[in-house]
Amino acid sequence: MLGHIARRLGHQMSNGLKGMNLPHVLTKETHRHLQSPFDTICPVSMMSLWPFSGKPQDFSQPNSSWSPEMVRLYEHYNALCDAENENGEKKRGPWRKLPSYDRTIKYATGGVHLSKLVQAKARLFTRCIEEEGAAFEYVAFLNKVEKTCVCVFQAGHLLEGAPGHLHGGAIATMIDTVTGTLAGYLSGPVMTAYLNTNYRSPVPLGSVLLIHCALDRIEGKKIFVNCKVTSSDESKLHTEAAALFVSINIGPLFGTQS
Ligand SMILES: CCCCCCCCCC(=O)SCCNC(=O)CCNC(=O)[C@H](O)C(C)(C)COP(=O)(O)OP(=O)(O)OC[C@H]1O[C@@H](n2cnc3c(N)ncnc32)[C@H](O)[C@@H]1OP(=O)(O)O
Repeated sequence: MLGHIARRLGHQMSNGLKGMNLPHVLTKETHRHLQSPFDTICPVSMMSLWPFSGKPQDFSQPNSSWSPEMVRLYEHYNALCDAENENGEKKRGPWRKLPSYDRTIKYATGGVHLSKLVQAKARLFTRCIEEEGAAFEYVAFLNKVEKTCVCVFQAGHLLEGAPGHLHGGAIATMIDTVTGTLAGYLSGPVMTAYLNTNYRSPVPLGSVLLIHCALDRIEGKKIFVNCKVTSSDESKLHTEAAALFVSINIGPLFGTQS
């Protein structure tokens, strides 16, 4: 049954989601929940498909490991998600909090390369360490009007590189994740073609950082995104990056098309 759903999703995704009858594979609740960040640019909602009957855990909710600064910034951006109209009524603002799951598409097979065991155990890299606060604690917000994304990131103690400081690979991972999320939101399924990273100043372990990403331009299949990583008060620049994402046919991720 699951294989059937995977094959069907893979086939339909590779042909685009237009006309796809999702209710067969998504419960109403899950569908509503997952659609929310993307509902104005519909085809991109394929990035959030979760063909499960249960509601997945959103790992970008506050937990007890979050520092007061992390919580403050979360609340700041969360407040921007609501706006008031001229009558003082609440309406949606330009910002959306993006949910974050430990697997984007549960039944992606990785084509012929992924064994059933790996397939079952696969997890999103940034959500694979279960201890709260030990590694990547983050929450991302998307501004659909400005085509920007900001992520509040708290770097845990398992991410050490130089003694007492955050590993450059962990920084690049977060930049890839946030720029990729923005590119995916704007263009549907993408893969990173390049990620040019310039480390300007070291990040003390445990810091809370802001990762600001913005769309540069889209040229056909190519989505160019720039990124700055700063201290939480934005006074210090830690890292700059430029990334290219290329739109992909998602079929091979399901093993349905080469
Ligand atoms: C919700 C959770 C969200 C989490 C987000 C996480 C994001 C993480 C994303 C990743 O980390 S993906 C993993 C790392 N990336 C890879 O493994 C990608 C490996 N490379 C590939 O699969 C292909 O090379 C790639 C898809 C990037 C491009 O192959 P294609 O065959 O689709 O592209 P093609 O060769 O047709 O080129 C399309 C355009 O892109 C250009 N291009 C491709 N690769 C390039 C490159 N590396 N540098 C510069 N330009 C490049 C290419 O020149 C061309 O430009 P033009 O259209 O102007 O002719």
